[in-house]
Amino acid sequence: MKILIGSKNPAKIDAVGSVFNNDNITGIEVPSQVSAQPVTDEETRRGAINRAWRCVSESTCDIGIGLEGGVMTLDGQLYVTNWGALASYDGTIITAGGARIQLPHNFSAKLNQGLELGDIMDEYAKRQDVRKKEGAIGIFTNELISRKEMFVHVVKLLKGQYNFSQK
Ligand SMILES: O=c1[nH]c(=O)c2ncn([C@@H]3O[C@H](COP(=O)(O)OP(=O)(O)OP(=O)(O)O)[C@@H](O)[C@H]3O)c2[nH]1
Repeated sequence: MKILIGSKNPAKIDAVGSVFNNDNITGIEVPSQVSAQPVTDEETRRGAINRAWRCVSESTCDIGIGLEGGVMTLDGQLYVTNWGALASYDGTIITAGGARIQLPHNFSAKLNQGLELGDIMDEYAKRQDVRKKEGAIGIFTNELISRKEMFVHVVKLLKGQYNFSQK
């Protein structure tokens, strides 16, 4: 199958590649049509869906995959959240949510100032491009789980549901 991923972020491309390991995979930049920093589950999920549809509508691929990261708040606690969407040329759309882990309370003020989580993470971890490597989930799990591994789980949930829908 020809699969387009709506991102050039290596953490996302490598995650799709390790699940769809017999397929032709390409990453392209597409607009998520949501904020650069989604701040709810609804917005993050919508960004993933928009990316997946854009991949399918812009090319002759069989499947488009959108993976989106964001933040959300529950009972005053800030979390990093993740969503994935798989769109097929036949009109099928499949979604799945990924892990959420809590973020430090002082991140909310930085986000309110307009900073993106990726920039906050680089400053916090004193590293570069955390978003493309271990991710917030890697930093705050002491690198027990990387952003790629977290997205692998999301992509497996998408692939499994897609296979089920094709039976
Ligand atoms: O260091 C991080 N670790 C994470 O676990 C994480 N999850 C989300 N974000 C940030 O939230 C914004 C939208 O996320 P996002 O997925 O739309 O953009 P991205 O820049 O990571 O990829 P892409 O837009 O190139 O595909 C961006 O500022 C991301 O940096 C994270 N940053």
